[in-house]
Amino acid sequence: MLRLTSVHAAYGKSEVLHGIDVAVQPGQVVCLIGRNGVGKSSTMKAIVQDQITVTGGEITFDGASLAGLSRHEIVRRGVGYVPEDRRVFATLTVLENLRVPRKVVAQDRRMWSLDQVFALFPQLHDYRHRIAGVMSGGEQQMLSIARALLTQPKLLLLDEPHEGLAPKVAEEVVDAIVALKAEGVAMIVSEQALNTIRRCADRVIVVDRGSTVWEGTVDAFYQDPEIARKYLMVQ
Ligand SMILES: Nc1ncnc2c1ncn2[C@@H]1O[C@H](COP(=O)(O)OP(=O)(O)OP(=O)(O)O)[C@@H](O)[C@H]1O
Repeated sequence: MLRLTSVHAAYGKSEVLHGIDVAVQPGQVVCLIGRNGVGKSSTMKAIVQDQITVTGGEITFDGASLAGLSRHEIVRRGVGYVPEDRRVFATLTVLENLRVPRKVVAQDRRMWSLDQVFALFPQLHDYRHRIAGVMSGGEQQMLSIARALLTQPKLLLLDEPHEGLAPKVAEEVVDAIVALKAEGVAMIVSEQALNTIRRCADRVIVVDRGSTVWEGTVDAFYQDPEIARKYLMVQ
């Protein structure tokens, strides 16, 4: 459904992606891994055309190029994005945040209602009248994922979803990812934690210095511990 072929991308004149290849099939969870600063967030930003400019290669979604499309159009086509910094509207309540996404009417995907999103994140229902800015990092992360689901994505991009969260809360976020996978939501998850990869990934893509350097199944990834040793900070 999504394919990046030899993607190059730059912030201004500074090229940070020099050959990214990614393929995601419907219902698949792909973990994008690599050390800090190798280009995982930039890859997600390149897909949704956020801050970074794609300077080479090709990005296609459902067979059509995403080149030159607005962020809104990319979301409308079915790519949901949960950035690393979450970007909840701090002064709005949970409910108001969840009413922000524009209505999408589409027959080609699973549609999410507010009630279904609350069923996935019961805590958000309990806190629905709370101001988002005072919630914990984990709650804001769940709100950010919930809001992205209400854009009715076929594919969800989650950038370091448990960055900076306490281990117990991080585990709850991983539980939500596993639940979404069970619902058939395709995802790209930028990830450092091997435990998360084990729990939810179908395929693993390793990025190093702005390029895809390895791609394969989770089983193949675990059969070759040298990959994690070489490209992650794992002893
Ligand atoms: N807005 C920006 N402007 C200029 N350079 C940037 C910007 N954001 C990231 N970079 C640079 O792009 C490169 C890739 O960063 P990126 O954030 O994509 O890496 P990452 O793999 O997601 O790492 P991290 O886990 O630290 O977020 C780094 O050299 C970083 O300094």
